[in-house]
Amino acid sequence: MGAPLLQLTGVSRSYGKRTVLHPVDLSLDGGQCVALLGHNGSGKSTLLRIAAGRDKPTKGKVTFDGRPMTENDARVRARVAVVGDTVACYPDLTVRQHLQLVAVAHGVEGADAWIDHVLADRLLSEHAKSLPSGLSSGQLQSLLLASALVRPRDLLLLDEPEQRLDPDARRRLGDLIAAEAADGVGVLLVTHHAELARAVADRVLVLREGKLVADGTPDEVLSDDAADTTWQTGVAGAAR
Ligand SMILES: Nc1ncnc2c1ncn2[C@@H]1O[C@H](COP(=O)(O)OP(=O)(O)OP(=O)(O)O)[C@@H](O)[C@H]1O
Repeated sequence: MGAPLLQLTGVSRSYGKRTVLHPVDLSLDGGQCVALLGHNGSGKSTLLRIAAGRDKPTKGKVTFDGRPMTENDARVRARVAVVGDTVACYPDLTVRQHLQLVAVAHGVEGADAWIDHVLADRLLSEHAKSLPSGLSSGQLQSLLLASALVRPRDLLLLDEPEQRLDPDARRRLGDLIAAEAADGVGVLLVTHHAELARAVADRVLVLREGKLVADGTPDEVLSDDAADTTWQTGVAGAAR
């Protein structure tokens, strides 16, 4: 067997004397979705940024397809798509132009047809000519997701992609993540939404104050009640 698509080994992160992420091991294969849950400030985004090569762990190592993960590596930039937790757009580019920019930068052939498809998929067709200032917050979030979909990817890192989405859009996000995994893409999903994690994840990890307190299947970590918050206290079956 080859190396996992993404592997974190003994990864921790401290700021000065304060440790915000205690040593974590995580491995993710293509076609697999791992969801990461936890309270505000529990270290989820820190872990995701490190997984993306955007931040360096204080200790431990991260590999992508068996080689060190660094954001500047051309191979990483070509194969790893990241949707962060903040909206970052060019105020003077339309929705379509944003997607064209990403597609051209990644050498996508037949980009216009593919962009039409992604626009329709994310319910943005009507807004193709809109500037970011003319979009709702949910539509802006859809644009961020669309920007990841118009480019090639083997690994998709999502930081609270359900933010600002209504229940219907959230369901379609779940369908999208499931389709990505079915296509062989590895997905690391940081989320506050246990229901979304249950719908799409093969494995669920829970962080509390920077420590991994649960790691198991959705059935092991999450209760049947979608609104249940058992994962927040880490008392479910797979709790550590
Ligand atoms: N640049 C930084 N300097 C110092 N502390 C930081 C820095 N970035 C993050 N932290 C701290 O690290 C901890 C973990 O933050 P992180 O953003 O990973 O949490 P999170 O689980 O993603 O939270 P949320 O659910 O609110 O997005 C927090 O206590 C935060 O204050």
